[in-house]
Amino acid sequence: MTGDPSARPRSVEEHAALVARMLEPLSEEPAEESVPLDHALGRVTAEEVRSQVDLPLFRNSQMDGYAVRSADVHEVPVALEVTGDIPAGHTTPVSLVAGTALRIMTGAPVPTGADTIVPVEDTELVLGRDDDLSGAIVEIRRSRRRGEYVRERGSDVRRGDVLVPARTRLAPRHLAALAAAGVESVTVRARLRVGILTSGTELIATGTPGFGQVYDANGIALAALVQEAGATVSVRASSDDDPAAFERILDDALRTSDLIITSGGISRGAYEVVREVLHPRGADVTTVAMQPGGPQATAVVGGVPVFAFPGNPVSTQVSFVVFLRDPLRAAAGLPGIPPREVTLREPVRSIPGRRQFLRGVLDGAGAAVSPASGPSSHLVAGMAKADVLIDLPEEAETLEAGSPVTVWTL
Ligand SMILES: Nc1nc2c(c(=O)[nH]1)N[C@H]1C(S)=C(S)[C@@H](COP(=O)(O)OP(=O)(O)OC[C@H]3O[C@@H](n4cnc5c(N)ncnc54)[C@H](O)[C@@H]3O)O[C@H]1N2
Ligand code: MOO
Repeated sequence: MTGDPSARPRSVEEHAALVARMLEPLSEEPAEESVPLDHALGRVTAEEVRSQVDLPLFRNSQMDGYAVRSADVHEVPVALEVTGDIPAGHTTPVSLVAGTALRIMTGAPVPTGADTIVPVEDTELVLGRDDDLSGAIVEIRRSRRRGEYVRERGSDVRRGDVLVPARTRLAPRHLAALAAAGVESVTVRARLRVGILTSGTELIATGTPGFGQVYDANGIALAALVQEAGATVSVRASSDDDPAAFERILDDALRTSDLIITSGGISRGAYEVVREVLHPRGADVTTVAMQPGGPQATAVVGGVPVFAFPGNPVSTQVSFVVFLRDPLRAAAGLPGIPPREVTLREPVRSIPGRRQFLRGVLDGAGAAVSPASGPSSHLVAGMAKADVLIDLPEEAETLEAGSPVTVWTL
């Protein structure tokens, strides 16, 4: 074992730099893959996508109404002969004869010769019926300028223009634009495959807990955090405190993962299964001067980086946010989420010599923060109330209301 837990605690910055260094090789030359749009939500574009078409694809009507020449409706009211009907989906180009009108529906191609649309509300059929336009006459009651309610071809995006930039996390709105342009698949960054292993004989996944048992909260938390950071979960497994059992799930995860995160079993008691298994495999077990998240270990096993987080649910989540979130986002092609400064609404006490990450709720404007719960690392429901982590410096003992503080967005 490198690293001596009784030595001077490592600073948060030192440990963060070590974690980032371990992940650097995974960010170099990121792999790419092509995925159909149906599977592209949340993926990050590897390259910019240029539109192969103009959008709108053709000049079309923005309203249900009548396609006319603006010059013919300059003086209103005016009666015009209705010479035909253009529903959406009409595929044959139509021309408008000067001095007449064509009924048109929203999205239908505007006939050549027409330069404006009069919405149906501003018209009345004075001869003929809606369901029989033969010989119909429409009275136009409101004049419209040239171009009104005409959606020009290419007015949204032109062929060859960028539809979605590189390094964009694809959201529903991007998928809509890609689909509208006829794009069927998109080249995205391959995701890092993260194995998630939780440990503890007390853990149960489902069912009624017996005395001394707890539900596994960290497996789902880490899986969700990993996916939010742009990676994918290769395997999620749990073991009791039997080293052979943990070794089995670890070896399994090593086969399918680019990196592994474990929770629990690394502090100083007996039955510290993660420590027991990783120790002979060269783990660096250390204490970081922070709360929650003090006990930490890292290892590289068979070339795969392993990050061992403490088991308390808040400690696990805080460790991820502080050490792994930004490096994983960088590997995914996503920007980091930098901490920012807000004002403390009420006084807080901190632990001198350790950087403390209190859970905080922001006020409506997001400019001020109050503690959301106590400082202990088992307060998983308190963590659920929080918007941010309040980052209290190592040297702080008390901070007065009104002090500037750094917060990390959750
Ligand atoms: N003598 C000492 N005891 C402890 C120290 C210390 O320095 N000296 N450090 C404390 C701190 S700080 C932390 S944090 C924990 C970390 O311990 P482990 O990483 O070994 O975690 P466990 O003992 O396995 O579990 C701690 C706690 O969390 C619960 N837990 C674990 N995994 C899960 C899970 N997946 N879902 C929900 N809850 C989980 C577990 O039941 C324990 O209550 O050690 C302190 N002790
Ligand atoms: O450092 Mo432990 O992570 O407080 O609770």
